[in-house]
Amino acid sequence: MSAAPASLCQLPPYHQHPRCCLFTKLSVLTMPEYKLIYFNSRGRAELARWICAYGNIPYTDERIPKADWPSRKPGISGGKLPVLMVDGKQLPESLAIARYLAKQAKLVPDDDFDAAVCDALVDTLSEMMVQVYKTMFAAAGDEEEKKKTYKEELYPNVIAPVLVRLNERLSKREWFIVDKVTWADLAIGLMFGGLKMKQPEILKGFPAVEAHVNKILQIPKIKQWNDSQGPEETF
Ligand SMILES: N[C@@H](CCC(=O)N[C@@H](CS)C(=O)NCC(=O)O)C(=O)O
Repeated sequence: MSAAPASLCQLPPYHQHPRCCLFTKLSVLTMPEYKLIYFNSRGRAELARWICAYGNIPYTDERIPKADWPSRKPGISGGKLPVLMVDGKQLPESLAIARYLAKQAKLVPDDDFDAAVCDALVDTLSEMMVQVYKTMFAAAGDEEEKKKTYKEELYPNVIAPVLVRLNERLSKREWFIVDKVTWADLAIGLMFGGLKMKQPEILKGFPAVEAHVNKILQIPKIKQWNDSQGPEETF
């Protein structure tokens, strides 16, 4: 009597299938070689670093010492960092870099509209951070002036309006857009986690954002990355 044909249920799980393993090995071999070039600080490169940490994306994390920058600047596209080298080609602009890596890390939603909502949030957060840096650097040196600017301008006009919208949204859902983490969620954790280190009270009154930031910071690969980081160079 001939043996009954193997049913689909008897096949090994997909990820254990020999052809799937071969596919996984080939896709690692065909992955571009990445080098992220920035200064020795979190700044505009950190979202890309978090995405690589989360997605296990191998890359060289080149940090140019401040003293070497004048001699390196002419060789950098647009003369600004970060730049991502992809098989020797330069990709400038921090958000284009982060979005590109987020696609590799499967941190961009499949649906185009959902993906665009993620872009919109990251743009909003990035614009907010530009204003924060501009205002704080404009008031640099004078600590009293900085405190006044933060309290009277930055917090009420720039930061709080973003927090109000985000808190409303996050109080109704587990993740920012779909039913799993995206690069927009990582951006929330990174930007507000960073601001909270400087202004510990910043998330007071926004419990859903605070819980979200804590959740992102506790993602094992993100926590492991943050714990592994040494001191930054100050500018
Ligand atoms: N829009 C660009 C801005 C890049 C930028 O301003 N980079 C700064 C560091 S955060 C820089 O390279 N400064 C050095 C210089 O301009 O010489 C991006 O988001 O990547």
